[in-house]
Amino acid sequence: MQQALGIYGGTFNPVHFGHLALARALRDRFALSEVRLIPTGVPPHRTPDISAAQRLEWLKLSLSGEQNLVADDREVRKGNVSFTFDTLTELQQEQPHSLLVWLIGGDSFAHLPSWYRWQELLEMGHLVVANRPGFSKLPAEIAGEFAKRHAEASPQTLARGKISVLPLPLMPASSTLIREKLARGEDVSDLSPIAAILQQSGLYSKNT
Ligand SMILES: Nc1ncnc2c1ncn2[C@@H]1O[C@H](COP(=O)(O)OP(=O)(O)OP(=O)(O)O)[C@@H](O)[C@H]1O
Ligand SMILES: O=C(O)c1ccc[n+]([C@@H]2O[C@H](COP(=O)([O-])O)[C@@H](O)[C@H]2O)c1
Repeated sequence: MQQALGIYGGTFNPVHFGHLALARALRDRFALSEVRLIPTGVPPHRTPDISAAQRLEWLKLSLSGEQNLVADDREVRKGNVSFTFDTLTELQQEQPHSLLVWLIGGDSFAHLPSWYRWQELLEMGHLVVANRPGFSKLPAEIAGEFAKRHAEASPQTLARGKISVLPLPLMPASSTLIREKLARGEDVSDLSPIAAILQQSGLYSKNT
């Protein structure tokens, strides 16, 4: 079987149980020996008010004890806008014999046409999409790509240019929900592995 590397980029502001469940499912469904979780330094489409270094540190803490899920700090170190095209290009150069298996949520997938060099991105590896509200209302150009490229989610179907859906139930966890709850002073221990740290930090409370 071909060597393959799992890639999961996100803002992780902050990391939540949905992120971890997706990374584990990507690893297990495709029998990947490694999944890199890559926090954005400066994300292309938003400006988080929590530093990249802080988001990375929380992600690392959340991954301790996880098998083969590794935090990758390349975008944080860059300090400028991180395009997925550049990150995948770099990883492919580092691992020329690996197939890149990259994961995004259904909401990101629906917005893919706004991404830098998005059509080329689809040719750079095997894209895996996690169901999320938004996935059911794909714009025509994305629905067309999906129909053309769709493959079952299994180690045997992994191939450059294909798109698979990760067979998981919808997971309501989101960083937005955590930020909103923390701003209201509510408990987030059912949403994030670092709930206590988040609550103690006061970083998302209304007065900061
Ligand atoms: N619960 C989830 N189900 C499916 N995909 C998810 C889920 N949470 C995050 N993702 C996907 O993971 C990637 C990184 O997500 P991100 O770090 O931005 O978290 P988020 O919960 O979407 O944050 P926010 O609420 O601030 O938008 C994105 O492609 C997003 O679509
Ligand atoms: O490359 C792009 O143009 C691009 C545009 C939007 C988002 N992304 C990447 O998609 C991932 C999820 O982004 P976000 O904003 O939903 O956390 C993260 O790794 C971003 O760098 C990438």
